[in-house]
Amino acid sequence: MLDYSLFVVDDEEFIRDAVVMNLPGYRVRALASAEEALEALKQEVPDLILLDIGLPGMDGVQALGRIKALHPQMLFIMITAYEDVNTVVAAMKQGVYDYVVKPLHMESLKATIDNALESIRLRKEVKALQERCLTENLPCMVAESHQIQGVMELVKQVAQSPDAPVLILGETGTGKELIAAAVHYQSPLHRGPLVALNCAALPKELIESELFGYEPGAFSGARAGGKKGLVEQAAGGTLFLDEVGDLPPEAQAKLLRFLDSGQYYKIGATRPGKAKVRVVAATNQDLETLVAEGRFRRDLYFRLGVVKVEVPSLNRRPEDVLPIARHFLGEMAQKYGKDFTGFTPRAEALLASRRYQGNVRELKGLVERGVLVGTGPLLEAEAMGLDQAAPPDGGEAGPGLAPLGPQGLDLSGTLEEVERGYLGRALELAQGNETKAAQLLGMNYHTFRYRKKKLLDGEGE
Ligand SMILES: Nc1ncnc2c1ncn2[C@@H]1O[C@H](COP(=O)(O)OP(=O)(O)OP(=O)(O)O)[C@@H](O)[C@H]1O
Repeated sequence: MLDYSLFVVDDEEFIRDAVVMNLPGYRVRALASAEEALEALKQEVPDLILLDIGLPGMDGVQALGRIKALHPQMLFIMITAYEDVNTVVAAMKQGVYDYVVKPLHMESLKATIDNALESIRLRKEVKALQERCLTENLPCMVAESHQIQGVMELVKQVAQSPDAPVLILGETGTGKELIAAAVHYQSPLHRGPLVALNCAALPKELIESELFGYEPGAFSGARAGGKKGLVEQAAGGTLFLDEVGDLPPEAQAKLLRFLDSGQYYKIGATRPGKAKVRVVAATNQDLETLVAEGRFRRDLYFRLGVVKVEVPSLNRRPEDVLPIARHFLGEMAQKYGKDFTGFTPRAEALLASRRYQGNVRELKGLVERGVLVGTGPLLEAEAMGLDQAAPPDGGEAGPGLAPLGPQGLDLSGTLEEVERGYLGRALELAQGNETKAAQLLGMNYHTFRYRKKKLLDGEGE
């Protein structure tokens, strides 16, 4: 339970008393002047300050500047007499949260305070979560929806049996890597290493030596001292194999042997090595299709999938969208040193009603862009590009023929735009299954992934 403290700074005693009496749920400190408030701030920093503008001595606007200089994140609600409205405008420009006009109407003051405290609550929640992640070494997995809570519950249970492999299935960007980290950190092996390999990112010929290592002189070009493989590096911990569907056949056979016996052969070795490693694998491909097509060993599929964790797409758990967006807002604001307290209501409505082909990764990209481009304290839809980018509704596949006038045309940019539309549409039709999406477009899976990474995920060449 989060608790809040606030200062009310007003020279009129009955206003101070009214605020104290009407806000029983909060710790309220009543102060009669700006000077007293500055003194009190040396002992205690509240969440919110209600600050009268017409104070004797140092006035409210001067005090606002002084306090902001010391505590830039502080939220203020200014209290003003009606005729002070011009001064209020000046104060609003200094970034105060809101203002109320005397005589005070307690109901509307309470509503204003509640709104301000809501943004503080979110800030505190994110901070508490981030601190927990740091101290407990937990991956920051925001899990509001019952679907992800169910996934995390399963993860907690299976993490306890470090001999059981875990297979994580889900569309790209749903958080499979985070879940793999959660399996590791909640397991008895959490003090051991967590070693990851993206099987799609390495040329097939290199995967075996990367995973199992090689002996000195195993092949021409081998390092003189040989090489330790990832299996050996992960001993006593967890090996995470991302995009496991891309594992070439020889590596599949060796992995199966390792899972069955705990033994492996380095390339060029005559005697086996031994390592105790928990294997967690993930894929966004349909492994059953790969098995049916003879591209993935059935026995390995069964062995890896002793425990299957299915991560639903973000579109299937809309309750997660805003909590995850707020989590990223806190993270990005800290990363870029910017002061954001939340989203505008319109930005929240647009975020919540949008569909996410790229799942959480796409949402993260939107918020990051917003934080970079926008100015605080509330992040607007425009800064995230939500106005120009019409939400993908699954209908249009891209622009029609762009006009070619005497000024010419950026043909490659236009073609990329069309391709981007088709890639997105195919992914949507295939419900995020990249193997199926590639088939729909008559593309080879690897070409599809390469083009998707470049055009949809913006990951460059
Ligand atoms: N529930 C969540 N809470 C917070 N961050 C999340 C959550 N889910 C995903 N993310 C973040 O979204 C990004 C994409 O997640 P991740 O890399 O785990 O996806 P993935 O399913 O492994 O994707 P791919 O299949 O493309 O490898 C990461 O930055 C991750 O930290």
